Amino acid sequence: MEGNQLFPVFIKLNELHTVVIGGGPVGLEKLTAILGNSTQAKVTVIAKEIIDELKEFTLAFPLVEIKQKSFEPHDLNGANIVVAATNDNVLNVEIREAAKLRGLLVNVADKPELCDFYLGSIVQKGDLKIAISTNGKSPTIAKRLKEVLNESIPEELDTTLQQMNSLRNSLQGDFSDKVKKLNEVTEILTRDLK
Ligand SMILES: C[C@@]1(CC(=O)O)C2=NC(=C\c3[nH]c(c(CCC(=O)O)c3CC(=O)O)Cc3[nH]c(c(CC(=O)O)c3CCC(=O)O)/C=C3\N/C(=C\2)[C@@H](CCC(=O)O)[C@]3(C)CC(=O)O)/[C@H]1CCC(=O)O
Ligand SMILES: NC(=O)c1ccc[n+]([C@@H]2O[C@H](COP(=O)([O-])OP(=O)(O)OC[C@H]3O[C@@H](n4cnc5c(N)ncnc54)[C@H](O)[C@@H]3O)[C@@H](O)[C@H]2O)c1
Repeated sequence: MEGNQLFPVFIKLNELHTVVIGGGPVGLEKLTAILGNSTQAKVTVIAKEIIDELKEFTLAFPLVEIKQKSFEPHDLNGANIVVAATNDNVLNVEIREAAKLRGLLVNVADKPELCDFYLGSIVQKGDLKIAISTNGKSPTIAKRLKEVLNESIPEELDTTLQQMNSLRNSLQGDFSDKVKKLNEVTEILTRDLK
């Protein structure tokens, strides 16, 4: 496929049901990414064996349910999003097929060819989130870029966001008047670019 075909979106995992299959270090890594962004995410973890670190990590998240069992396709009934992180490549393909049969989007950790979507590297400053992808070319660069942006974006940007939200809610007039005002007061942010 020519070029980068990925379309970034921001998913309300707190309003959806995510099923994670696999309870090893990679399962824990993906679960950490999910809950690090969406502490209210409703997640079911399914795995034959689950490492202690994963069990301990999930203690802080009451909406996470752990089911220690072999994967069966009906485990995806009622799911909205599927993340597979097993050490069995045949099973990973079966999980993908079970997800497709149910019309679900699936991520198979570290297996780009089996993914409908990739996890991104995420910069977080309060309400601001920036998701980075390298089209699968180098997750390490995504992670490094996250570190650079985390350092260079000031913490105060979140204060600015909150103030802008108050202003946005208080503005009177028609839509184009409001847009004009919001653009005027933020013009300073791009002054150095001109
Ligand atoms: C961003 C991040 C999000 C997250 O996972 O939370 C993420 N990987 C992260 C880290 C990371 N992953 C790997 C390393 C080791 C170094 C290396 O191999 O490069 C490191 C670096 C480290 O850990 O330091 C191994 C690896 N990853 C993939 C493959 C397979 C392949 O490339 O073919 C292999 C080789 C496996 C093997 O050799 O067997 C594939 C994928 N990894 C993705 C996401 C998706 C593409 C994202 C994009 O478009 O850039 C994609 C396609 C699918 C997916 O898994 O969603 C997270 C950064 C978290 C942070 O911000 O700190
Ligand atoms: N650990 C790493 O740093 C790393 C890095 C790159 C790629 N990988 C690959 O990612 C995959 C997962 O890695 P890991 O270290 O988490 O592996 P792991 O072996 O520690 O964990 C695999 C998990 O899958 C579960 N599982 C296997 N078959 C199952 C079944 N039928 N039903 C339910 N659960 C089942 C296991 O119980 C276990 O919880 C592996 O393919 C590995 O090669 C791992």
